[in-house]
Amino acid sequence: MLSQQDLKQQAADAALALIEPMLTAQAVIGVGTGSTADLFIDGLAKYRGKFRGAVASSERSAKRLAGHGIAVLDLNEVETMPVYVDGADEINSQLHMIKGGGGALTREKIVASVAKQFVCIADESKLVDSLGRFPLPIEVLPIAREAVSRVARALGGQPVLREGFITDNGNQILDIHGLTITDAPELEKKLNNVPGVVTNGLFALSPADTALLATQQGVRRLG
Ligand SMILES: O=C[C@H](O)[C@H](O)[C@H](O)COP(=O)(O)O
Repeated sequence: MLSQQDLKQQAADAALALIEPMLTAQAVIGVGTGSTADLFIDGLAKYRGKFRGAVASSERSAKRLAGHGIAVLDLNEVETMPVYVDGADEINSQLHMIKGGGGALTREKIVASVAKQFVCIADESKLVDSLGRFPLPIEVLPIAREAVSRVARALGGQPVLREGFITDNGNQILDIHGLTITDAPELEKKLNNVPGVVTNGLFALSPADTALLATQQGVRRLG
């Protein structure tokens, strides 16, 4: 029986095999955040020198990449990336995701938007029939915390401030519990329109292109 850690490793390895042909001297790889992305970063280290560098979606991942001697580029220096690789907190069969459990959702959405494709790596426990059991993270400007909380309540959710946590962008996170998400793209759009919301953790308007989900029977590919 493989442990969850083994499964995460398998998903990370599968992503490395998938992106290996994309590693050219000019290629910049978009790199996500979290325990699964960490394993991907560690594996990427063996290709150091075979590609230009990486754009990180968090200070944490930037540090880990630099620790392996991989060049970390500012997104403003990069026009395009063949791929962005990241984990997820939940993913459904349409490859809509909830992300932001680690609080990195804003930079993740930005870096992913510049990449040609999003490859999601996760163990199979992240695959769900319907999104929302994992509380939906929303990054908010501190001044808007209560205003956004009221909107979340009106949508049927229970907002909980992530105590003692400040994002890389200097903002706060509300975790919205108890949402029934029937139309993820619509909810993502609605939340994007609430003043004071920096980013919500739904990745449904631009879902993953491919999911590599590690199971006890091997890696399952969706998309
Ligand atoms: O902000 C964090 C990210 O969205 C992560 O991708 C997500 O939380 C999954 O992390 P992990 O691979 O540690 O489960």
